[in-house]
Amino acid sequence: MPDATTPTPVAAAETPVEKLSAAPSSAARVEIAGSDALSETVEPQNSLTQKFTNAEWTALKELRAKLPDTFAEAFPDNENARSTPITIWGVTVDPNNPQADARVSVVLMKFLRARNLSIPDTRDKLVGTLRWRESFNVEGALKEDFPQDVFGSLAHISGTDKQGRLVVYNIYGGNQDLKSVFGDVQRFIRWRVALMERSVMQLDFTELDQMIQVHDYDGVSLTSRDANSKAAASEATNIFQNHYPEMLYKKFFINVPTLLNWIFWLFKPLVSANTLAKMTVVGTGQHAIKKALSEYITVNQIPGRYGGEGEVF
Ligand code: HEM
Repeated sequence: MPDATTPTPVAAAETPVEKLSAAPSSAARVEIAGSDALSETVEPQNSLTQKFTNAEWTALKELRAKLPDTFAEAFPDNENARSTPITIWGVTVDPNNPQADARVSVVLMKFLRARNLSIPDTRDKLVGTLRWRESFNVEGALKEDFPQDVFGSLAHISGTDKQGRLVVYNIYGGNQDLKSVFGDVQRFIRWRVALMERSVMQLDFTELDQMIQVHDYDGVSLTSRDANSKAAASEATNIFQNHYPEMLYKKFFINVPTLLNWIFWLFKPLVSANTLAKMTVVGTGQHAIKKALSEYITVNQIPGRYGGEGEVF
């Protein structure tokens, strides 16, 4: 049993992933969007692509060249798959012209980084995600009407962090009717994926390519966790691990009663070490929560309920 008094690694800035996503521009070569030419003298059009290292550029070029094959592998029943563009998170990936849009490089780099730049592993991951998006029917989830009385106050996309990343709050505590929220596990999963997609589509994959997430567990107890909510939490966590690589900059679990700290560790087998290092558990009390959030979010963006001057919800 893990030590419940030391819930999470807090020093996210020291993790390899943080270093990777903030690779110093001096180590990077610059690619001009729309061309394959490399140059170190011309200003890049995209501040994120500027951060790629040489090794990342090499892997990216290899992956791009294999996109037609990868799309064909993902959709073997579609004889035109090799040449059919696919839109993911609002970015259209043309397998035969991926360098036409610099945002495509940022999207592909997320998959590459999640697989340590291994081309075979990245291709497998991409194939898995493309197939999952089709079988889950992500587009359908986005069009679905979810009952407002059940889901209306469960999530808020509110404010930005100090670097302009969006912040998404999930209020799983706070007297939500959890029996209704999780009563139909698959409905919850579709709602949660739709929220994730809406959040990701607010990223521009130019200046912004990651988000902060906050789970508020105000007032939850052991009895709040029934079989349904446990199943929903595991399934959603798996989906995010497998199909939304490198989207998370930081995740807070706030208002966690001390007695429930150990629940954090239940997720360890489901979450990669890199993701785990981005997570911080904060106990109850407005002061502690405001202090933890304000390391990343200015007070005027922190919601009113956490002692900030941001949105009141
Ligand atoms: C009634 C109580 C709880 C409910 C209903 C609940 C619900 C959920 C849900 C639905 C998810 C899926 C991921 C997401 O929505 O972003 C999740 C993930 C998670 N929860 Fe909870 N949870 C509860 C209690 C706790 C507690 C007390 C902790 C302790 C810190 C905790 C830690 C986590 C962790 C570490 C994840 C994985 C997050 C990720 O992969 O992004 N949960 N929970």
